[in-house]
Amino acid sequence: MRRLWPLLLPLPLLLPVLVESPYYVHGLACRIMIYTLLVASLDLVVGYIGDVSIGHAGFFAIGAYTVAMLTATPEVNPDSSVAFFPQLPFLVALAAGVLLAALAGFVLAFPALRSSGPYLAVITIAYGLIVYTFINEQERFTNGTKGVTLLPLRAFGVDLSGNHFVWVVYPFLALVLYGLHNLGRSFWGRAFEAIKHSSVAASCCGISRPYYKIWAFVISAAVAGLAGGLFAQLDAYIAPNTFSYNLSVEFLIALIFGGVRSILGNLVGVSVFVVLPDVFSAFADYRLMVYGALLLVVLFFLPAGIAGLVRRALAPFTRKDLEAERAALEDASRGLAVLPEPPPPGAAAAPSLALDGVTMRFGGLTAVNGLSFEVAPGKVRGLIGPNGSGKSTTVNLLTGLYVPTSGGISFRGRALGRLPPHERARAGMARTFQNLQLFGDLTALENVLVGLHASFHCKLWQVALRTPAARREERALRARAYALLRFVGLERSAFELARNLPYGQARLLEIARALALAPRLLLLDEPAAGLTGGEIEAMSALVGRIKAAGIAVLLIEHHMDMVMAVSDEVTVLDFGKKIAEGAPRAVQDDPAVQEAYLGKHASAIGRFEPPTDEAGTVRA
Ligand SMILES: Nc1ncnc2c1ncn2[C@@H]1O[C@H](COP(=O)(O)OP(=O)(O)OP(=O)(O)O)[C@@H](O)[C@H]1O
Repeated sequence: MRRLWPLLLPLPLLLPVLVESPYYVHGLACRIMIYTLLVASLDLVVGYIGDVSIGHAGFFAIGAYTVAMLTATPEVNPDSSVAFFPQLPFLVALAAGVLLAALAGFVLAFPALRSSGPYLAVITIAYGLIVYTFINEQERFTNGTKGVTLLPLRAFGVDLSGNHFVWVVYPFLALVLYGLHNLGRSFWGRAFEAIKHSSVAASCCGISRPYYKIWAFVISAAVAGLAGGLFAQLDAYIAPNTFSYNLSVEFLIALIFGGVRSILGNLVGVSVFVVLPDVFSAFADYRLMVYGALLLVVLFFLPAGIAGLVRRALAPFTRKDLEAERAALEDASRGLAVLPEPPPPGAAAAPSLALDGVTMRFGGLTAVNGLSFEVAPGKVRGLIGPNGSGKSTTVNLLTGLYVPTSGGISFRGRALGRLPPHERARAGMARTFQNLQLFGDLTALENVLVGLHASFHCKLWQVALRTPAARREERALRARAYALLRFVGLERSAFELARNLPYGQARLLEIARALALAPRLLLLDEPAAGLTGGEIEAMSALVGRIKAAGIAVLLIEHHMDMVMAVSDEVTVLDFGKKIAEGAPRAVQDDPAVQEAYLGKHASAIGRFEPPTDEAGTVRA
């Protein structure tokens, strides 16, 4: 199929030659192409980033009106505001439309950073209504309800309007879809997906949520503006009623119907929704009702839309490709070092992490109270304590998810202050989560690639055009991700979706993803929770190998056998306060620790052996 692409790709350009008339066919083809651009732009926000936009008709209108006002002449628009604008060549006006729409996308991205779900949906509706009202009412800028008539497009003496307009639209469509497709399958697409699934986990993998959200809105709005600019020239006339709220809804329906994150889905969704009104022209007034019913039926039987159905049908054919990729990754990853070289014996070991009197209050509750400790490179510090003693809060403080009420944290000699989580991750602080936070719709390999995000350096344009440098980088880092999977013993599951992995493997995958950051400090939040006895032993051995590479490890764990086996030192918390610290055995014998775990009369009972269940997990 891949070899057929170069032959199939130019075919639409032959349309004006093969089908001379009627214009209906050409108009329909161009409309499908333009709307596909618009739905693909919406897909970036809805399918990739996971936000809802019911205002994309606004970006579409900005592109359309910019082109219309900057190319139309007063001769064909007598007594209109067109006379106040400069008349520019089509491509210049189109570029202006794209830029203005991108600017609007940039502005709309800010509320999207602060809200989501129904709130954001309402904001986008309001935005669409504002643009619609503006073009309808502001005659001075848009000619109002009269609409704008454009001149037929000509270039180098060639007529590019009517049946030939496909020559203008199609190259834009092919180029933009190619770029979006590449973006979606690159580290950009994985960053979008990670943010959609868990913005906390994404930021702890070094991904800046604001950066990628803003870019998603800007790119999406720019593409919608491009579609609008082309649309203005399609029939050489535009009027406000085209850009109503209904249009935004129809595009959203077309996107969901076709299936998100798929160009084929975009194309199918649009084709059905462009062709349907003509088929059911007698029921024009019931259009939205028919769409809604169709959508319900499709989503009931095909939750991933038409694209999901096609993907399922093609799955047996892609299996061979996966085996070929696995073999290539095996070869490329052989001998790749995944952990840093251990420091030479006797090397000075300044602490990787130091907490100095850290306190965290939630209202009246002091979750962490004046906590101080250090973790040295190549050492494991166990952090234990009964439920609610402040262990996870400490990890959240370290990774920047919480800002301490008082006290200071320094990492590799640098005071962290208010450094955001993604920058801490990039500086070499990696973590796993008590409640697993894998990116379920990505494969195990892709999850590790998200961890490698900071190692990707190619620019946006290189990724979109899939330049040789971008391909080389992706290949090299895929091999590294595979090597990391092999390090934790998960290479056979490289192409499994993370959500399908058994619990034990999912915990290992989180560690592989964290190691992808090449961390100097690894924070393990209950890595043995839910594991079987054998799995816990394997996990302990893995922590030992990580420590041997000179990585500092902070281990929060309820499973005491593991803590005692792998820790060099243990810190014990109770009600947020440090109550004991030292070598594992000494801590185990400390009466204060026994009292915290077993109650006031523990010392009288004898040696501290916290109560455990059959798997050896401490019951608090
Ligand atoms: N975001 C928050 N807002 C308010 N209170 C919080 C918040 N996060 C934690 N707490 C409270 O802080 C205290 C410490 O919680 P934390 O989750 O850190 O304990 P833990 O030692 O990790 O417990 P566990 O072993 O059950 O995970 C608890 O009383 C908890 O309810």
